Amino acid sequence: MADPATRPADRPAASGVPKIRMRGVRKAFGAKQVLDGVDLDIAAGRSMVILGGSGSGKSVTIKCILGLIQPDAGLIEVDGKDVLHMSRAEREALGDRIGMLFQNGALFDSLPVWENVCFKLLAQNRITRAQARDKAAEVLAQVGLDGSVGDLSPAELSGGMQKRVALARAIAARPDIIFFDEPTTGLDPIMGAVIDGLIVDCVKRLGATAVSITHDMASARRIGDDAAMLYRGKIVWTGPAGTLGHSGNAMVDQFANGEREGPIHMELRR
Ligand SMILES: Nc1ncnc2c1ncn2[C@@H]1O[C@H](COP(=O)(O)OP(=O)(O)OP(=O)(O)O)[C@@H](O)[C@H]1O
Repeated sequence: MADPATRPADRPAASGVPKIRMRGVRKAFGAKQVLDGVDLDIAAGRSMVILGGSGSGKSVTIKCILGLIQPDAGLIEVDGKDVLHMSRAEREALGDRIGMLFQNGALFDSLPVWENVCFKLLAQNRITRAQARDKAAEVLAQVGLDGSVGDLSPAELSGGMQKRVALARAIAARPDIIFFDEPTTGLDPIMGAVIDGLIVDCVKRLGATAVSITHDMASARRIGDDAAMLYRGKIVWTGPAGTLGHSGNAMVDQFANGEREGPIHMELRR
């Protein structure tokens, strides 16, 4: 059961053109067909969690949307625009609207926290260094950290604090799409719940569309409005994240409940 304090029950319902639309997306590496016709709609202002076993292609899916991997075939649209055939300038403009929280935080140890938080804004000369210090303090406060943390090195922070800083960096440029790759990996369950709560708050405050990958089902239920399951290169189920474990889809429920027996196990045994 999701924590009512963090459950995004008041997120807008799906309507109109999807924020992200994938149709027939295929990607192979050598003989390995990782994505085999991915169809997925992610509605504007909603939070979508993508589930799937290790190596099922969740990261590849996200990298295709981000433009880091070029699919072999298929269509990917953001706000109805074909992102696979954009000019470089259009692609960069789209990148400016996207935030990303990487699996291991991916903070730069050589830079103090405040520079990490405002890295993108500084790199694009959208802000002066003096402004960046104030901006970092403002964004750090949104993730529950004191402004003085800005002067520390990431190496001086605990794992939970690093995740908060990584979240601050993901939201600093006020993106309208944010990707979260395993946001609670490596955290204790309470800190995981705290980070999930911050993610929900930050995404809601920005009115952003969120796309997350997680293996943590409690986290998936807390941060997701919707969930999709990737299996054998295709999206085999989409539905409310709150129904994970009792969705009525045998594969999804087996996965969400971590059961050894079920359709996924039987296929792996073949
Ligand atoms: N650049 C690449 N070159 C070759 N193979 C790749 C590349 N990127 C991903 N793959 C392969 O694609 C498959 C899917 O990888 P991906 O990282 O998307 O899995 P995942 O579902 O995110 O897994 P996990 O949950 O373990 O992180 C794997 O077999 C992986 O080895």
